[in-house]
Amino acid sequence: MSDVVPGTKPGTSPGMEPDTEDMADEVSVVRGMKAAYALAWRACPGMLLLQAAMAVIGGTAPVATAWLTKVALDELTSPAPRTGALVWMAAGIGALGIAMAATSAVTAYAQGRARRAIGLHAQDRLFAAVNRLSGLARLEEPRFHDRLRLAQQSAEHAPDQLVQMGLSSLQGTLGIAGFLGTLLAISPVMAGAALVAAVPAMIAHLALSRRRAGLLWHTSPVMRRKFFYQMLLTDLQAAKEVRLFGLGDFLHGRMLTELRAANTAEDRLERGVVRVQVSLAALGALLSAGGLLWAVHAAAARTISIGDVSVFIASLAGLQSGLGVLVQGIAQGHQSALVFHHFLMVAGVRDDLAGPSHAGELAPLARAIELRDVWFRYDENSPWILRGLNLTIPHGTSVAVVGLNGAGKSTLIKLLCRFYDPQRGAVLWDGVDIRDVPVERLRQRIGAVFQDYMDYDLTAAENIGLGDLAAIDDQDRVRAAARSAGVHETVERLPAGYRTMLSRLFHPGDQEEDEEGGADGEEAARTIGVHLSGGQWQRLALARGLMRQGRDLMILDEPSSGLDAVAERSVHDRLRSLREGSTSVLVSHRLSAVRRADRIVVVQDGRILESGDHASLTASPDGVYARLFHTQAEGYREDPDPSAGGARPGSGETGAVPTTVGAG
Ligand SMILES: Nc1ncnc2c1ncn2[C@@H]1O[C@H](COP(=O)(O)OP(=O)(O)OP(=O)(O)O)[C@@H](O)[C@H]1O
Repeated sequence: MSDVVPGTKPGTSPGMEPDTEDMADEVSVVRGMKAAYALAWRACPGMLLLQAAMAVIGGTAPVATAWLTKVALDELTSPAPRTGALVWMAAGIGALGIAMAATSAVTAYAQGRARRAIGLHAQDRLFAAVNRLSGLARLEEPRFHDRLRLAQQSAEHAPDQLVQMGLSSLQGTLGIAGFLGTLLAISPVMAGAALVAAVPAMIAHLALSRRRAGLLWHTSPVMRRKFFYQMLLTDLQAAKEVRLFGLGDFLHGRMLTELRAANTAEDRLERGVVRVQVSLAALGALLSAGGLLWAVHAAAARTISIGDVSVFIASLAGLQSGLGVLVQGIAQGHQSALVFHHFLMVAGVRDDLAGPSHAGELAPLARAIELRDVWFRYDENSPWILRGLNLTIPHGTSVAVVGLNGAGKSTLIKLLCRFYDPQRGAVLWDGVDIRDVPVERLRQRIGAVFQDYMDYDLTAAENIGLGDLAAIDDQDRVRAAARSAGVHETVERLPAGYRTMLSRLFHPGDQEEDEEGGADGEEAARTIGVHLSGGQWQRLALARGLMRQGRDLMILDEPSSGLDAVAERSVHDRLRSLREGSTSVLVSHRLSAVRRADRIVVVQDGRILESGDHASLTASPDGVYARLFHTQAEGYREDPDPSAGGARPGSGETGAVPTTVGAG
């Protein structure tokens, strides 16, 4: 079969666009800066204005101090110094000192408030964007996770850093202007030399900031692997295997290897930074020494006064440090804008599913759901999973899907929920292509229990109620769903019944303490660490799916794989009665569970290989379904050879009802 599929519907590829934009160019740096400032302004305009006012004071006060000091020194060294004037000058210098000290405290306060407000605003935008992704493809892309991690980091820091860069540049520029004017009046040559010396510093710092931002991006996969090993070392779910197989040292070693790789790259960069900084410091020191020599020489020749020497030295130092701060601020801002570029990319991420051209409604299912000539693969480098699959699920019927491991059953389910779009062909809902209606309209009409269901670290009631958020507080419905899933008695027996927190991660009283100041502490203590068994969790997941009972389509992907034989039997009996008259798709390896479905389909090689009811499928002995069924049944028959050991009396293993298909 050819792997080339003509006629792919444009704009519906589940693949990602190539990741060509690893690093921002200078245009996007400017765009990033603008966007960061806009974000900061929206988050907290008042605190930004306060910081700007403090920056103006901070920028002008040192210049004023230097001038007042010069005037005071000249007055002091004059033939008849005026005491009254000197007192006022000293008071002025003192007042400027107090103002400078106050600005740093007020700036720190305003900065903290602004940082928190900006962080909140940025995280809000970031996760709103992630929530807008309606498919799964983007979340399966490793590079997207790298970008998301950097976006999170930069959401917290970059806008604030850019604001600080702007403010310190404002402050620095004011100081530079003041000192530069003074220097120009005393020695235009020295003023020019200080400015020229700032140019290589600027170039070097900008290059370093680009390298730093690049390093963050290029070491992202290394850091992701490091987090993965770290997570395995502390994750409760992984802990059993980690301990039993003695994986601790192995994972620990791998974690350190990744960390060392990241450190090596960072060390290399830092060596470059040291070289640049030492060179720039030497240049600055040479300039200062030259200036000092010139000033001393000029004062000895009586061409400038002692006050001039003082203001010259202060101005040269002030100009150099102002330029240094400005250059570093710009470089830091440049780096922040480069990293903020990841935030902008995530915040503006395109949905991985093409939206419909109009916001139409999806009418309740009246006739059938149809998968028509569906071709699907997870990305263009992977093999085709579905190869021209055709399947009709008539309204009001139950369809069971069986097949070997990896046949594509869960993939088919994911296409029904539109987590991906097929590359070719269509999924039709009463003849309407599901790509032509908003995806949330489709999902509102579907209830589902997935094979890889979630365990939520929430209360038992919430674990169930999440299936229908609008009814999460409707205890009657929550209990009804729990009864249908056969988990009601289990939940009732928990220390706080439906209010029991099913978590070892969170203290059950956490939320209540936050909200009510620690009420219910006794109950909290009783319910710490309540954890359910695998089968009990699965039944909760089933109850969550059943909160949507009565929706147009119920999807059950291996809903009973972890249940004991008695529970499985009763759950399937209940599910069967619930399915009666409604449309459902059941995926299961347990053929005893599927045999009563109105129609059973066998998926193989990406297509429907066989279709029919249990009787008709088992009637053709060479069929795949019949073979699966008989293989399963054989495992439960009594061994005719007594020497091989028959079924143990009372073990419940004597029935001929098959329970599970062996791994494919
Ligand atoms: N997210 C994914 N990205 C890439 N390949 C995937 C993804 N999910 C599944 N596959 C591949 O698609 C194929 C079909 O997987 P699927 O889960 O649909 O099989 P299945 O019939 O449900 O199997 P099982 O009986 O083991 O649950 C497998 O080869 C699997 O490796």
